[in-house]
Amino acid sequence: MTLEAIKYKQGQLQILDQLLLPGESRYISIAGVEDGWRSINTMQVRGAPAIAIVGCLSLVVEIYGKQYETKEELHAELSKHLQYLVTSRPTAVNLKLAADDVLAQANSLLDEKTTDAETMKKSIIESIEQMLEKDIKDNRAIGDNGANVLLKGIDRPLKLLTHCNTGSLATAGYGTALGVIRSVHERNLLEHVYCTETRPYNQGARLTAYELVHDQLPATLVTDSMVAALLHTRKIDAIIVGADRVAANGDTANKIGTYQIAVVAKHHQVPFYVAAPFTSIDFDIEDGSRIRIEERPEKELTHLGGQRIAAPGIGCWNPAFDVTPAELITGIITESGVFKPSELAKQSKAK
Ligand SMILES: CSC[C@@H](O)[C@@H](O)C(=O)COP(=O)(O)O
Repeated sequence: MTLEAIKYKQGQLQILDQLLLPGESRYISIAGVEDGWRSINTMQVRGAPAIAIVGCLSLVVEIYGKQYETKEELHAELSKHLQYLVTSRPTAVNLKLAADDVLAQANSLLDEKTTDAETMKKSIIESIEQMLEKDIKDNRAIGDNGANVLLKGIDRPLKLLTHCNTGSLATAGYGTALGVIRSVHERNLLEHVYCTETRPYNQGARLTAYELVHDQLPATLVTDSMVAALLHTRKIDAIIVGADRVAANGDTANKIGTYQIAVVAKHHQVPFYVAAPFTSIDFDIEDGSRIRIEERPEKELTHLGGQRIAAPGIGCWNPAFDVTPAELITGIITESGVFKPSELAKQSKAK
């Protein structure tokens, strides 16, 4: 059985409620953009590529059964819904870039004399539906490219470390950083993978651990505070994480804690890779200082499973992401190849 976070067929969308995992596997229906926005904002679905896909598919659900008299009417509705959807979570760039693409397509269809409203609607729906397949294809390519670079010149199984959840639950399937780990395992060259708990939201303990157990990969869970000790004592070959937004210079926003892992990796001379599709790269921003970091409710820190664990009265700071400077990143593994951060900007022109 493959793990499927997003189920879509002909205008019907269901997502696996990730707030309930690993205790319960329950799918919920997304009836339109309101549901799409809420499921992203409350993190029933999370992970940069999955957020983009669910956001856009919720737009498909919204317009699927409706009839539009004019292309202008459809265009106005698309534009209103897209503007709303991109406010659901600010840091990951994938939904914003996907919304820009949908709007660009709508703009050009609006200008085409021969296209009517129904044909315009069908074209938009078809393009969005293709996102699911494309994401899986990109993840497979990232997996292959990543396995090739990690295994270059090494003829023994690898010990790897990852952070947060970047697998089937965070994407349309297979995963980015976890896709690389899956790909190494498929080549029978994974000795062991360590995943961090990923406080405070525990995507590692709840979701990555769930995927690793599901796929029967040799794996061990560690707390975030164990990373330095792990690198010091267990000879980790490489660290691979995902990305929510990569700036043109390679600075990378990813789950909080990524930056400190990169610092520790440098101290221990362990290669530190980011695995991300081009849909996570924001060539419009020069560096990471311009990335808006989402701050989430205090309750994610003070409570666990509805139970208060922090002393009442204490103040909290809860940024959901941090930015790892490009100089700490060995390479960025994409569907088109592996690039040094300094080589990334050139790829913008190649795309
Ligand atoms: C392929 S997922 C890449 C990133 O989105 C992932 O590493 C991450 O930081 C997810 O954060 P989340 O807050 O769970 O949406």
